Amino acid sequence: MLFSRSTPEQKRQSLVSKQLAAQFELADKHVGTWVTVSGDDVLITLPFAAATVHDVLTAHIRKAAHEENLPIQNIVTETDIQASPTKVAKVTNIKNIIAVASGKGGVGKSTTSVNIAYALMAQGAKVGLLDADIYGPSIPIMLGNTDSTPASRDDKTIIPFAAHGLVACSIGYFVPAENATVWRGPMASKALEQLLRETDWPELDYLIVDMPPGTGDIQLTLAQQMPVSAAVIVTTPQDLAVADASKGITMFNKVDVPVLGLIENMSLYICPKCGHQDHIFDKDGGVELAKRNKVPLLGQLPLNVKIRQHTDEGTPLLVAEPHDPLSQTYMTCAAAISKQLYMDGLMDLRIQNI
Ligand SMILES: Nc1ncnc2c1ncn2[C@@H]1O[C@H](COP(=O)(O)OP(=O)(O)OP(=O)(O)O)[C@@H](O)[C@H]1O
Repeated sequence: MLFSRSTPEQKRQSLVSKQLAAQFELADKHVGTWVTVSGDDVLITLPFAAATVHDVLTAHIRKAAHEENLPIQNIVTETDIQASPTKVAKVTNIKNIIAVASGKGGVGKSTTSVNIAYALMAQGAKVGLLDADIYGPSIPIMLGNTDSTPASRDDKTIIPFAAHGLVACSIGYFVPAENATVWRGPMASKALEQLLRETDWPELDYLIVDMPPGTGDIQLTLAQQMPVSAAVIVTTPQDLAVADASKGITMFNKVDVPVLGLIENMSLYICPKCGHQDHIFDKDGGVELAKRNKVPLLGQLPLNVKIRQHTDEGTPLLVAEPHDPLSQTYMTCAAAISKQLYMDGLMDLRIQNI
């Protein structure tokens, strides 16, 4: 019988893998490939955006290494997000398109798209934002970019505008709002297809697409024609919104776009003066919908004046007050989206290998 003894490098590999598995609630075998040990230095390459836990992770690894008397010098954590496969041809430079949709209008889809885009950036991803809401393109206002006009270097491609470090483009620059309301599916999707493919996007891990509200033919055509990796549904807890959000899930299922999960917006109002809590738009509607459809609840955001104020001023909450607890809620939500997209990819691989 052969006795093999682990080398110190193998021990470090195993120790770091264990900490990663515990941190991200995954099996050791899934995280092993993320770790590269060279002498007593460790490089961790995470396949999803989770910058907020890098320091915690490093501290856990150092503590475990100390307990096992296994010296580790440098611990470097990087983010390397992979492109998930799509049926439709990818857009140059864009690894993953995430559609943010809602059945009902006015539930906070654009506000959520904007804040999630910044939160994903803060979590270490390269992010862009496309305002595809032909009925009410509000992204330029929310990003404080109403005065900018689209420019081109070569008369063929559009230079996206940059807002607080985020690159973005909006259908609002090309479609007068009064015309959009009479557009049919093919017209809207043709304009958006053009905008998507003819914008000179830099290299992006995620392009967040703020979809038009509803589940009609425009939304269906968009979901089918864009190389969407996955969708996130925003709803308020109210019955009406939940019923429409449910239609949104059905729509994405119909066109084989995975639904990463639900975000419940305006879940709760907390009075800043007395702390009294009120469920203005009802309670737990999104939680129940997520359970019924067996999709994750990615986050719950309260109804809070700061969220409205900052987007109205063109400096979204994540930009204006990145350390506010509300911003942290968006950060947790963004990390859940990034991890869920990676997990969906793992599931796909497993299914293909059966
Ligand atoms: N969590 C929140 N707390 C306070 N105000 C919010 C919150 N989320 C969104 N709002 C506000 O609600 C209004 C509607 O939000 P938003 O425009 O994002 O909704 P929408 O679903 O994109 O609308 P539409 O259907 O017109 O596209 C805005 O004034 C926004 O500032």
